[in-house]
Amino acid sequence: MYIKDIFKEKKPVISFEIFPPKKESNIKTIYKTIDELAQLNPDYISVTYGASGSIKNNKTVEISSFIKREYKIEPLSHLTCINSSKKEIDEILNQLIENNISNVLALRGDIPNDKNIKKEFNYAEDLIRYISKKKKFSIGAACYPEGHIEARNKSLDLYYLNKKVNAGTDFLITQLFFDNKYFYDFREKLKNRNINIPLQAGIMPVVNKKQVEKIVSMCGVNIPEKFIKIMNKYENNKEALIDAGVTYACDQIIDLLTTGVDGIHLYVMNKSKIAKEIVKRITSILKINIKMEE
Ligand SMILES: NC(=O)C1=CN([C@@H]2O[C@H](COP(=O)(O)OP(=O)(O)OC[C@H]3O[C@@H](n4cnc5c(N)ncnc54)[C@H](O)[C@@H]3O)[C@@H](O)[C@H]2O)C=CC1
Ligand SMILES: Nc1nc(=O)c2c([nH]1)NC[C@@H]1CN(c3ccc(C(=O)N[C@@H](CCC(=O)O)C(=O)O)cc3)CN21
Repeated sequence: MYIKDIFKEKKPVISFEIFPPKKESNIKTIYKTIDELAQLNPDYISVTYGASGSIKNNKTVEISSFIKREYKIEPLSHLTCINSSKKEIDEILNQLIENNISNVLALRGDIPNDKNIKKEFNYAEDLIRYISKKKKFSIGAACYPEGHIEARNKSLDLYYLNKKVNAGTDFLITQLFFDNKYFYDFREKLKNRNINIPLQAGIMPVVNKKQVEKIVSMCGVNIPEKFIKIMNKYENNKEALIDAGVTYACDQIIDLLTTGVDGIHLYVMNKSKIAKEIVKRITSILKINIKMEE
């Protein structure tokens, strides 16, 4: 099923993001993770592409195919283009078609450390236009409530987002954010530009201090003072940090649901226990939202 059609059927759409393990030996653990996530009945599960931009040993198609075959849950396969040739992209798209996978998150991808890029696709927009022509996929794209880390300013970023949407994007997933005010401002701006495709809010439950540093360097998003204080106070207490991270994410989600968000995409990054804890805490709230749409 196309994810764009899931958005027509229900609100909020709930999804999880996972990544293929870096080591071949860890492949079994991802199957266990998927089994645990499947019990939570997500509308789809997204699978990131390669380890830090590498297309070698890529397990995205294999894992996506497993999710569809074994659990009948829609996979959303990420695909990045900055480091790929048209030939390589065609190869992956063909593999996706052969495996009955019809949803792709089309990304430019992080610039690899060695800056050894192929220049056949420079931006996500190029990839989206290319995939769209094939008429086989529902296409998702990333967007940035706080502006993309490389963008000169927010309005230029929005201008490029508009182009990306016009190139054939069916739905948007936001970069993670820790302050809902950025999301609400952004949603208003999209409305003013007549961008009306579904907008799913990306939420990441942060449960350790190292992750915070990683996220700031990778995404450049703002971490509220309140959250930094919690991390500092409980940095040596694993359980307390999990409690705090889950509570913080739930608080954000409840607020988003209250304002009628199209969906919540949880960047759980293979931490199925955390996903379970979040769903457990807000089960009744998620149900109310589904019923209202019936
Ligand atoms: N779930 C995931 O895996 C996610 C990954 N990302 C990462 O975010 C990064 C960016 O990916 P995308 O959003 O797909 O890239 P993009 O190509 O849409 O945008 C990248 C940058 O280029 C600018 N830009 C876009 N189109 C342009 C054009 N035609 N001419 C000039 N500048 C243009 C944008 O303003 C932005 O600063 C990647 O590092 C990606 O891997 C972001 C969100 C989610
Ligand atoms: N610029 C950018 N690149 C991305 O790949 C990306 C985003 N933004 N935003 C949305 C998601 C979030 N992503 C994330 C977020 C956190 C970790 C992380 O904490 N990684 C840890 C632990 C990994 C593990 O458990 O093995 C690390 O140390 O790499 C990884 C990917 C990937 N996505």
